[in-house]
Amino acid sequence: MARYELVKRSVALITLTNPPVNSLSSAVRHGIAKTMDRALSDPKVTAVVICGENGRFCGGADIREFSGPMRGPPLLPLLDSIEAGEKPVVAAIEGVALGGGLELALVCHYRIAHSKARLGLPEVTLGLLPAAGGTQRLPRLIGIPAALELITTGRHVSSQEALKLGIVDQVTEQNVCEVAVEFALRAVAKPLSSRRLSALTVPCPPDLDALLEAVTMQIQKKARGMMAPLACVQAVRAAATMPYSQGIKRESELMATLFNSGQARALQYCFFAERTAGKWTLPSGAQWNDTKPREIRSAAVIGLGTMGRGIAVSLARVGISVIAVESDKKLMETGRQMVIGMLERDAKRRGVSASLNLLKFTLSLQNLKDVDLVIEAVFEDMALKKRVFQELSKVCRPTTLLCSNTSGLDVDALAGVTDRPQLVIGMHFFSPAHVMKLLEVVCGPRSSSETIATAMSLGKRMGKVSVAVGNCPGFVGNRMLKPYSDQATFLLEEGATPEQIDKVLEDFGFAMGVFRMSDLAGLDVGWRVRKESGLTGPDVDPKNPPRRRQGRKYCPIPDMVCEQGRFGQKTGRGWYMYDKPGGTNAKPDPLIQNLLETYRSRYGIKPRNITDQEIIERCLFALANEGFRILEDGIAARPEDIDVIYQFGYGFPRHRGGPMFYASMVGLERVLERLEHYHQAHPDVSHLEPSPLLKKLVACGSPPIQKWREHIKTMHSHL
Ligand SMILES: CC(C)(COP(=O)(O)OP(=O)(O)OC[C@H]1O[C@@H](n2cnc3c(N)ncnc32)[C@H](O)[C@@H]1OP(=O)(O)O)[C@@H](O)C(=O)NCCC(=O)NCCSC(=O)/C=C/CCCCCCCCCCCCC(=O)O
Repeated sequence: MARYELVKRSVALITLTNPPVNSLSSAVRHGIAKTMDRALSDPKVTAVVICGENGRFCGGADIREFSGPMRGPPLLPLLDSIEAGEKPVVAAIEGVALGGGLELALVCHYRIAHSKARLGLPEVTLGLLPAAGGTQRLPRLIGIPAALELITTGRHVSSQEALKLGIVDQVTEQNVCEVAVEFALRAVAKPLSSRRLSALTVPCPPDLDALLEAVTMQIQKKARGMMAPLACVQAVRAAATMPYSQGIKRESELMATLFNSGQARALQYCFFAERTAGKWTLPSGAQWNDTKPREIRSAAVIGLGTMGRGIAVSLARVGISVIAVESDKKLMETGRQMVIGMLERDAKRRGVSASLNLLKFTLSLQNLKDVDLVIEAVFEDMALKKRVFQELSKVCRPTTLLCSNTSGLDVDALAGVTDRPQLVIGMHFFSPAHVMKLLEVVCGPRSSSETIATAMSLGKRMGKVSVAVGNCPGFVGNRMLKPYSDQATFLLEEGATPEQIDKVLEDFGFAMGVFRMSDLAGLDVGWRVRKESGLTGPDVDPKNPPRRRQGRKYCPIPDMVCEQGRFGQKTGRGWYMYDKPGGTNAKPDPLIQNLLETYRSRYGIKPRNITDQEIIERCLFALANEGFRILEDGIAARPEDIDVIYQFGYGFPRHRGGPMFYASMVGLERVLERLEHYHQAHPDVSHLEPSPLLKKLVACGSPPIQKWREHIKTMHSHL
């Protein structure tokens, strides 16, 4: 796991060999220990170079090993011994030096990086801290403020930035190993004491306390409820205020607390879930690694509303030429200005030139004859979408893929009006589409494996986390949203307020509570859907009992809010009041309080005190319960897919893993017991009735989440 060669007669070249990222597994640590001993004890060897195989220095500790018993040589003493050695050691950094990989480089006496390399200490994103001396050595090398920023955010830096910061000694465009070997030969006669970072004193800013306080406050605001960034601050404080030997002890203590925390487990689960999500399979056996995607060079976007504009930007900025279509000249001109502005701002932020030459705007679908792929982003209306798809089917060449950015309509119904149902697929972007990382790729029963592969690969190319899902109303994300938001409105009836519910959800870690999120999205959207589905509005039979629809419990409060013209942030009023239309500062509105009181007294509901625990359990267990149904219906292939969708599309706190992981952490038995309890109290709310899969998993002894798939396999799959 570490190869040893003697080069230039006196340099030991140690190559880490653990593909794909040369992580520091126990075998690699063992290999480093053995080869370093050999290099240090061989009198022919005057210097050492450490590099990684396949163009990657090292991706850090092997994260998979964190869930089992620790074996092999511990990293920290191994690294300390490299630094203490009497022969110069040079790190030849190509590809990545991340986490333990950068900590390994920091104990080398010199660091040479390739110009395309990236470096960083991303442990915080895994709920940990750089506990192989990183929190103590980096501040000694680059100072407290810069180290604090890198360690608490986990940000990767380019080799150019690393050179400016002083992390690396040289950046090269040549073969980094060859440059490092030459460098090592020149370093042989030089003293090493000033190159041992642990022996240096930390350049401490005079306003240390104020700096640490400011960073702590920033973290509490941005990384609400997360332990690791705060522990990182404490570890860096130790570097600033203690000698190395004590600082390193503090680093280990803090790591021990984090290491066994639920947050670390959740964040490490998220790391792998994100990578698993791209690996789709179909009942036919076709899968991600045996189906070649088509190459997409040109695309069309139909509709230049908020979604269409974001999609056009996402395509153009990865080099795809885009024809954007609008139905009316004025709308097209507005769309053009917006898209160009967005692309220019995006390019400025990324320090590249805006690819405006890739954009064309048109009023006619006739101009789409030759594009490789079309993404329809018109109003969410099935009749309108069907007309567009019929037209596209006539206009586009027979091989063009036809995609719909629907957020919940039947993709197969759209496929059915075309001459190429196998080339039709849903691409559900999230708003704003050029910012949000999630893409639900909605596979209809007739979508071909090549179509799925192409949509998934296009999503990846646009920088999205793409998840393949089955075709049902609302797909995965929006289907699960209904029970979650229904519970929130039922809780309003029973005595809660929007601000109380939102606070509990935000304290749990959601970026926004359910009511603040609805205000942001616009309340009129859901109102229109409810009217179209006959749940509210003039079509409802007057003899229908007021709080029941279509045989189920129904809460009309959201309709009553809309009837007052309160459509959320955009109208300055919604569940909250805002300073002005479009304002973002949400304040509780006495008129909503009034509306709730009047409503309760009209229906004889005696408001009761609702605990935080009930809010969490009813909203989140109902959410996960629908997730279990989605798994048993085969609409999502794995719990990881659902969790990825909720993290990236709905602001579910990453340090809680996602709704399914959260349910597994609470304990499936407990979730089942609480759902049974609430369903007994609300027998007319079907979302609270525990799903068969949840019951089955509990009956099988609540296996860990990675094993659920074995119990789902036999069920019907749409994927
Ligand atoms: C940028 C990447 C490196 C590469 O990206 P890309 O090219 O896109 O490829 P990916 O698809 O992401 O990855 C390819 C496959 O490789 C797998 N992978 C990647 N990195 C790792 C890794 N570090 N470990 C394991 N596996 C990894 C990935 O899953 C893919 O495989 P698959 O498709 O899923 O099968 C990118 O991959 C990346 O960013 N990687 C992560 C980098 C990172 O975060 N590194 C930091 C790791 S943590 C670390 O280094 C910690 C160091 C300190 C260690 C100190 C140890 C002390 C522990 C003791 C504590 C004891 C307390 C005990 C107390 C008690 O119990 O008493």
